[in-house]
Amino acid sequence: MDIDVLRITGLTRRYGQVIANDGISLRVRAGEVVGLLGHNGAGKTTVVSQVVGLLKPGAGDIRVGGTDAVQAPAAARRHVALQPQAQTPIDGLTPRSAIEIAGRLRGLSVRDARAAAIDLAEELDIGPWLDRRALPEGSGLSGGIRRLTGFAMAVAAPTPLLILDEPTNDIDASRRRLLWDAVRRRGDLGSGVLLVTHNVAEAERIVDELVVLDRGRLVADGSPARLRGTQDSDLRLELQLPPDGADPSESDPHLPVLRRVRTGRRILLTVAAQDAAAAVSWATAQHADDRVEGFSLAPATLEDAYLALTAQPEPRDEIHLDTTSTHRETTDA
Ligand SMILES: Nc1ncnc2c1ncn2[C@@H]1O[C@H](COP(=O)(O)OP(=O)(O)OP(=O)(O)O)[C@@H](O)[C@H]1O
Repeated sequence: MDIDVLRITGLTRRYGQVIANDGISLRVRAGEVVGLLGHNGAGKTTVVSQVVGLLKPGAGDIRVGGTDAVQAPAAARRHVALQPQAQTPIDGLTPRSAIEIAGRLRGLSVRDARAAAIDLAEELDIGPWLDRRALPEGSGLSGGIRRLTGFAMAVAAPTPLLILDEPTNDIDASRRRLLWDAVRRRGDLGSGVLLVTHNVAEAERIVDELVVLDRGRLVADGSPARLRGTQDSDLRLELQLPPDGADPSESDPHLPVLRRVRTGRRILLTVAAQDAAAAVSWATAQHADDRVEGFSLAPATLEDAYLALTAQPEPRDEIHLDTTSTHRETTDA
């Protein structure tokens, strides 16, 4: 399918002196899951708020299923379901009643809304809590069950565009896996999904496209494979430095590094598969000389590329980026 359910062009929004969105363009097609990534404050929620008509853009165009969402936000909203970043308020309700109400508000019959609540409880493994009441101040239901209920409310009835803002917050690892599968399934069933997340490693499994924002600007977009910017066989050599340790790979010409990212005492080096043995013996020597506290070698991931793309020397001066290639040009991510 190649139908745009969301098309954003040149979106710009300021808060006083802060440019929260600076000329952002992106599209979500029917059947596609698009991940929107970026550090805290990158501008993700500002994009979402404008798509659903909670904020007016300073400049730019937003079309939801062909409807101009800036001129006609109420009409555009009929095509969208949103799970907001904040917990959906369900105090006084059970997950079952909250999901049924959401389904009814989206036009389902009583019978279909009831069936949707049962199906979603099974899909997300929240059956044991389905009839437990959410009470004020977070009691009655855990944060994770509330978050899953919020997701179930958003998807109770299918919509052309589904927007999920950090849907996995508070959720334990096993249910997070169920949730990622449920998100992917919504795409496979024909919705376009815009997925805001910090969880690059887990999102990589289910997204078709990624858009990376950094300080209000779009810094990269494309498929996970394209953004990874490395070959499938490339490896990540991760070094753990001692406190105040210098990165020993920076000054060593014998280690062929394709990409280097530093986050605090952690150094992520991308190396080619044919250099695996050399990388391990180099790291073993560094360990023996106490220049590194530990190291590991594993397949390169999208997270390495994402950290490189969004490295922020100021004010997060603990992150340093060096993409110098010593023996092979890397694709620009
Ligand atoms: N209501 C507001 N008033 C002033 N500045 C704001 C407001 N909302 C957001 N900002 C600023 O706009 C920028 C983008 O914020 P936004 O919430 O869109 O980022 P985000 O990528 O969603 O961050 P997070 O991952 O932390 O939710 C930040 O610098 C933020 O401080």
